[in-house]
Amino acid sequence: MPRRYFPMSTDDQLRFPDGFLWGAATAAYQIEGGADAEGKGPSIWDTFSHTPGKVFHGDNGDVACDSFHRYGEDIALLKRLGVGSYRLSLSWPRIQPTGRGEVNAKGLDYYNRVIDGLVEAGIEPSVTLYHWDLPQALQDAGGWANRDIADWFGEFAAIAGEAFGDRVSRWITLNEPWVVAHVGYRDGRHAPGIQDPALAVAANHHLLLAHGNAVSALRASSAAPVGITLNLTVERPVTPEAAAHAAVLEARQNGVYLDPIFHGRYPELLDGDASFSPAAAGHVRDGDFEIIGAPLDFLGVNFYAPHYVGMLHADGEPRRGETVTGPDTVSIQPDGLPITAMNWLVEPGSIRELLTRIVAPVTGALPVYITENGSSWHDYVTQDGQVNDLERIAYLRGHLAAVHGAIADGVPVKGYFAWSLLDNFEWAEGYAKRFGLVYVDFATQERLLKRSGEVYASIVAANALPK
Ligand SMILES: CO[C@H](O)c1c[n+]2c([nH]1)[C@H](O)[C@@H](O)[C@H](O)[C@H]2CO
Repeated sequence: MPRRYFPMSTDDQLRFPDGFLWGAATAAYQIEGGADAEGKGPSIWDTFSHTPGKVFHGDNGDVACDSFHRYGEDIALLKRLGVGSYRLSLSWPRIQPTGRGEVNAKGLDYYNRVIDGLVEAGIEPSVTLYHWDLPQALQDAGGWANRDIADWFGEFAAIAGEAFGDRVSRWITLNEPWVVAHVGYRDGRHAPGIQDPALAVAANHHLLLAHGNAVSALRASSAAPVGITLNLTVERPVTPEAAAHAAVLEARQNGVYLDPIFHGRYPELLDGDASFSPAAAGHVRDGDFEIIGAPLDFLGVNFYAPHYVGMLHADGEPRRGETVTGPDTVSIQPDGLPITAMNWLVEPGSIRELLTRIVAPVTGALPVYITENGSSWHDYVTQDGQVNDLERIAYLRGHLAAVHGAIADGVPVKGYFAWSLLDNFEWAEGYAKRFGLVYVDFATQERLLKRSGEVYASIVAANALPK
């Protein structure tokens, strides 16, 4: 990887390249509320969150951060952070209540208000077409396990491109298709709550077809750059014996998206494995890889934490800090590494490893954006009205320093979106897990900039990280 030179750092700070894009991210179902407002149809997360036992504490997104009404407050907070871009997502059922055909004009009106507000504030709208809230009517027709969804999603992308393409600065077709397929259809922890590996593998492929159709539809209706956001994993084997298992785990999460998009095939390591490879499961038809491999303008990467993988002891009993993950493997929480409120490891160097070892060899000179990175902690408001989230500040600083290192290694990282602007609905965890730079009191909907938000704003303003 050629070393890139630019005055990377002075004595007291790590400076990011001129024009580096600083942002913050959210997603429709996690912040909007207005679950049935103004013609919006139900999504699978409306259904799932109202199904007893699926979401912690019985929480749901009926109101969330009430951004359907309070988006102006959110834009004001983005201005206070000084970010250049806001990554938001569109609620498909707010725009097409049944996911096909009829368009809800009031749904378009809402996103026009948000996008116009951002443009007026000098903040670039980075728009994710799909961030998990599938119209329930489409799930009733098989959802992502039905190959027809690739056409339904292409139709939705064309509607969005026509409606907003003149003001959107960049498009992301899908957020984390791996989670959609494997958490929604394989282990069932997310909507639609299905536990069927065969449907998960089918969904894996149909999401990619849908992505390819959306790229074409956006190219026809908008001049803005187009990419996809993948949640890529860094698997660290703790013994040589575990290395082969780590490679398979990376193929099952990274390869099943990177390889089709950039190499026109599924991972050879998964050949013959019909429970993870759509090729082995017979889903690939002539012409599919031409659709899937539509050239992109950037790759979005979401990353939070590495995984350590080891071998299960001969007695079959996991040791302290080990969780059984397969017939002979365990995931390990190494001693000495901090863990967040989500029980995720804090190991900043892993994002540099992700970018240099996993991303750059595939994407080469293609621009890369960190479209999500952040951490959850047990935040609280002090008596003097502060949220002194020092752990989040440490996480942020550590990971930005590692991203800076990856750029110095030659990886063309062009921007960073903090997850998240707001505390919000954290899927199956409900409102129990807070990721925001802004604290949300869900009882009053008051927003309060956390200390981490103030620190992020100073980093953005300086385009540099104090050492
Ligand atoms: C395991 O991390 C995943 O990449 C991931 C983490 N996160 C995500 N994906 C989603 O894109 C967000 O909607 C979540 O709110 C956020 C925090 O959980």
